[in-house]
Amino acid sequence: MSQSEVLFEQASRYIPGGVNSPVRAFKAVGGTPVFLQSAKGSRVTDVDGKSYIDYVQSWGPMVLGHSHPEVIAAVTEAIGAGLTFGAPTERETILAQMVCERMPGMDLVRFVNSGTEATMSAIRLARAYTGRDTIVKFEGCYHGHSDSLLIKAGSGALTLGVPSSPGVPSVLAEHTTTLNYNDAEQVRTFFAEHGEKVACIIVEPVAGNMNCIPPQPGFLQALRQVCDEQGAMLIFDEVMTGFRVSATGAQGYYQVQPDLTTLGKVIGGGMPVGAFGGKREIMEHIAPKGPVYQAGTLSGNPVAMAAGIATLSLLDEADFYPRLSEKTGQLMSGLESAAAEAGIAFTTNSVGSMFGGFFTEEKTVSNYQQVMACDTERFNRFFHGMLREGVYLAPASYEAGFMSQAHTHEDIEQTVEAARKVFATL
Ligand SMILES: Cc1ncc(COP(=O)(O)O)c(C=O)c1O
Ligand SMILES: N[C@H](C=O)CCC(=O)O
Repeated sequence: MSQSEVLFEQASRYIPGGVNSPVRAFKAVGGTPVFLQSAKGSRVTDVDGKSYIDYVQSWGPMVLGHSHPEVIAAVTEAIGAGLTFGAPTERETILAQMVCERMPGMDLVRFVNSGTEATMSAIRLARAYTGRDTIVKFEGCYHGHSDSLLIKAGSGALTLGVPSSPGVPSVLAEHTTTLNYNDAEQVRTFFAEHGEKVACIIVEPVAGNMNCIPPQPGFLQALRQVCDEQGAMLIFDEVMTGFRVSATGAQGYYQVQPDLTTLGKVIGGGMPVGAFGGKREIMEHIAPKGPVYQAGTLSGNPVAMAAGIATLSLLDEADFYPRLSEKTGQLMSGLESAAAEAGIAFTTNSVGSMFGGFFTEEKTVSNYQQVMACDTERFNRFFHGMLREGVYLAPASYEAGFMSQAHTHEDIEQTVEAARKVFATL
C-alpha cells in the first residue's frame, strides 16, 4: 500500500469520506486521493515523496505559486505577534484599502473566512436592500454551500450528482431561480415576467465550477442591463476570478461593474479569507452601520490579512498578468497540439490564468449542456495518466485549472510532453 492509501484508510475512520471537502476524494476519477505533505512554487510533493507539477493550486488561491518567500515571511511575522485578537487591527484596513482601490465596483469591503460566507452574506444584503426574496443563479455555477445557493450547483456538488443538495428546505429553494449560463435571451424573458420580484442575480463572471466557461460577448452586459431596469442587484462572485483573471478582477477585465462583489481564494494568499463588498450606499446597510446582521469570531484574522497583503502587493508588478496569460496560452496550445497528434478530440478554454480542457468534438464550449456532454470517462483516464507522469490536475472534469507565476516554461513543456504520452494511450 502507498502511504496515501494508508492515510486515506485512517482518515475515512474519522472523517466522512476521508476528506474535509468532497471534491478532494477522487470519487469522480476513481482511486485514492494523493495525500500531500509540502508545496513549493509550481510543485506539490506527496507523502510517498513523489513531486507533481500542480495545476490545482489549492483550487485557485496560489496565484504566486506555493510558499512564496515574501508571503511566508509576512505570515511568520504576524504569527509572532499573536494569532487572533477578536478586535480591529491595522492590517484589516490595509488589505481593505488594497482591495477597494483595485476592484472597480468596491467602495467598502467586509472580510469573512470563506467564499461561502461571502456569497451568503452578499445575498442577505441584496435581499434586505431590495426588500425582495428571489435570487437568480446559473446552472453549473457554484457559490459555496449555503442553502439558497446549493441549487443546480457546480463543482463537487455536480461531480457527486447532488447539484441540488438534500437538506435545503423547499421554502428556501423556491426562492432560487436557476437559468442557463450564457443565455442572455432567457434572462431577458425571465426578467420581463418576474423582474420586479428579483433581489439579485449572482453569477461567476467566468464560470470555473463547470470546468472553465468564459462569458459570451454581451452576456454580462445583459445581466447589468436587466438588473438596472428592474432594480435588482448584480452580484459578481469573484471568489475564483478576483485577482486571478486580472488585477481588477473579471469586472475590470470585461468592463462591467456589479453592485456587489464576493472575493476569496487569492485575497487570502492561501489562508482562509473571503470578502464581500460593493457600492458604499449598499454596504452601509451592514451592521453595525446598518441593520443587516453579519459577523465572525475570526473575521479579519491578522495572520490571514498578512498573507493577503503580501500577496496583493506582489501582484502589482507591471507585467504580472500578461506573463501569466502567456504561460496559460502556451499550455493550452501545447495540449491542443498534443491531442491533435494523437487524434483525440479536445478543446480548451482559458481566461487569464484560469483554464479548462474538454474531451469533445465541439470546437467551442460555452454552456453547461456542452460541458455535460463531454467524455468524462476519457477525462478520468487522462487524469490518472497525467498523475502517473507527475502532473497534478483537478480530480474532476468540472473544475477549472490554474496557472501560477511560479510555473516555468520548462514546467509547461514537461506537462505537454506528459500529455503527449497520455493522449497516445486514450
Ligand atoms: C466562484 C466560487 N464561489 C464561492 C466559492 C466558495 O468558497 P469557499 O470554498 O471558500 O467557501 C467557491 C469555491 O469553493 C467558488 O469557486
Ligand atoms: N471548485 C471548488 C471551489 O472553487 C473546489 C474547492 C472545494 O470545494 O473544495
